[in-house]
Amino acid sequence: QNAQNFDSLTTSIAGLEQLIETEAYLIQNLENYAKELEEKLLVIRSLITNLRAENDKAQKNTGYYVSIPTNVLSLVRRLQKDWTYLDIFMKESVGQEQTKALHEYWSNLPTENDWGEAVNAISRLQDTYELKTEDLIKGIINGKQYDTKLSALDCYAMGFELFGRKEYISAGFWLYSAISMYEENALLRLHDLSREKIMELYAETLLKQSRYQDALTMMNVVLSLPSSKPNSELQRRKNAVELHIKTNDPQPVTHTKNPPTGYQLGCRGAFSNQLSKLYCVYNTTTTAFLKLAPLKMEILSLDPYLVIFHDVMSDEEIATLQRMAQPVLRRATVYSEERKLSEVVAGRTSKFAWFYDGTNEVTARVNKRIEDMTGFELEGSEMLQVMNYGLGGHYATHYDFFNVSMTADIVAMQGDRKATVLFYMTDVEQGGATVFPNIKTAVFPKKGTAVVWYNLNNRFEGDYKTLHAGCPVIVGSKWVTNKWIRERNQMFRLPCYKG
Ligand SMILES: O=C(O)CCC(=O)C(=O)O
Ligand SMILES: [Fe+2]
Repeated sequence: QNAQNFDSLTTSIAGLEQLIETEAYLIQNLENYAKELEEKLLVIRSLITNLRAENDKAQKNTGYYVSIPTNVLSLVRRLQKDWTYLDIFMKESVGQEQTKALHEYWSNLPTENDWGEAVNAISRLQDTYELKTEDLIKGIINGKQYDTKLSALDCYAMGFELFGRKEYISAGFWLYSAISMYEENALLRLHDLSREKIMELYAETLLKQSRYQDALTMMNVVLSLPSSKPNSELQRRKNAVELHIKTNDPQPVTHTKNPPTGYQLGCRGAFSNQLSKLYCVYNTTTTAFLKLAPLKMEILSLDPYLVIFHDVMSDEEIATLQRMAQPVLRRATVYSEERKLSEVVAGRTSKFAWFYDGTNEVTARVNKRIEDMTGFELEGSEMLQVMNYGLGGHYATHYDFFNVSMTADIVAMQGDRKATVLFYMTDVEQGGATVFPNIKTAVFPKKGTAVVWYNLNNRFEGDYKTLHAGCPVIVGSKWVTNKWIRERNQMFRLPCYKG
């Protein structure tokens, strides 16, 4: 399995605009196909008109018609020659050029895997923020109305996918909505998707939830619909369920919902009021430069040390970093100590690009600013990492430190990750907070702001209070830049602690 080369469309918002262009092209291509079909149809229609006019005339008085020599000549010509050409014309295929163009575009289209990730993302958003299916369908996203809605086909596709994943309760919600929204249209016909078919699948999700009586009701509805075709398979299934109910008297299973985790609460904004805002200060002391240009700093926590800096990345710097990253973004990975490599994981759905400190004037300037903010030496630290989150993009709870033996390859050279600096490059309309569940703290993205925290305690060990996550983005495109500062070169910058 080639997980490393696996790239994905939906794990960054940047780049998705391309799909809209692709779709526009495909629609134009289909329009060209329709035009060709129409042209052919017009020829056939006009032939029919002409042929029928002559034939009608003949039928009025057949005997007389065939007694006239020129009529006969024409009749023989028509039947002997015209229909041969019609045969050729009818067989001539229409739209080969367009099908070829479509196939050429196939490699740009989302894959089955992209679809799966999109479904993951929506499920993740629903779980994290308790978004009801019925609301999403109506365009109500986390309590806010948007100019968007889902179709019966969207709902069916969600339900079908979730059914395949054995997530029967969620699948049921989507399928139920698909049924109630069902209205025949060309697209459903293309998919050969009838209302009965959706109802049957819905009945199956009910069975999987041991809701036998409800399933039975649904099956009866399907069987009694006037449009229903005889369905012996469903009848057989129904009989089996009736027998099961009669012999086992099954009781409905109640599902208790898990209470929200601290992380989920943080993502939903439950921590924001209790932000332990210790104090706000103008930092003029970390480096000499700050005497001239103090930094606006907000201290959120002392243990672990966690602070916010306001206005530490300019719009122009942000635009430059985005411009640099956009063409080289690739699916973000996470380092695995076990396998000694960085790998794509489901818990981190974003794309990133790394830049050397000296890439250009902007990266140099940002690094200089990080030094002013933190007082740390950046020589020997990791490169700047520019990141864009995707559909429902998140970074599940994790620690930034490696906390492995000092001899491990990853820390042997430069030490563990002493501190993390995370710049927010965009405002995010909804979602996307950075949450520290163990200290009940959440930071919501604000363009130009940075959050800094220490991952290691004074004994240079990983501090488990720094557990954190990037919450799923609900609405918006979340861009961040981070810097992981390694500990080795800080020996002259940090005080020495005993013990
Ligand atoms: O994007 C976020 O809010 C968190 C990012 C993060 O934890 C990381 O990059 O290590
Ligand atoms: Fe992190």
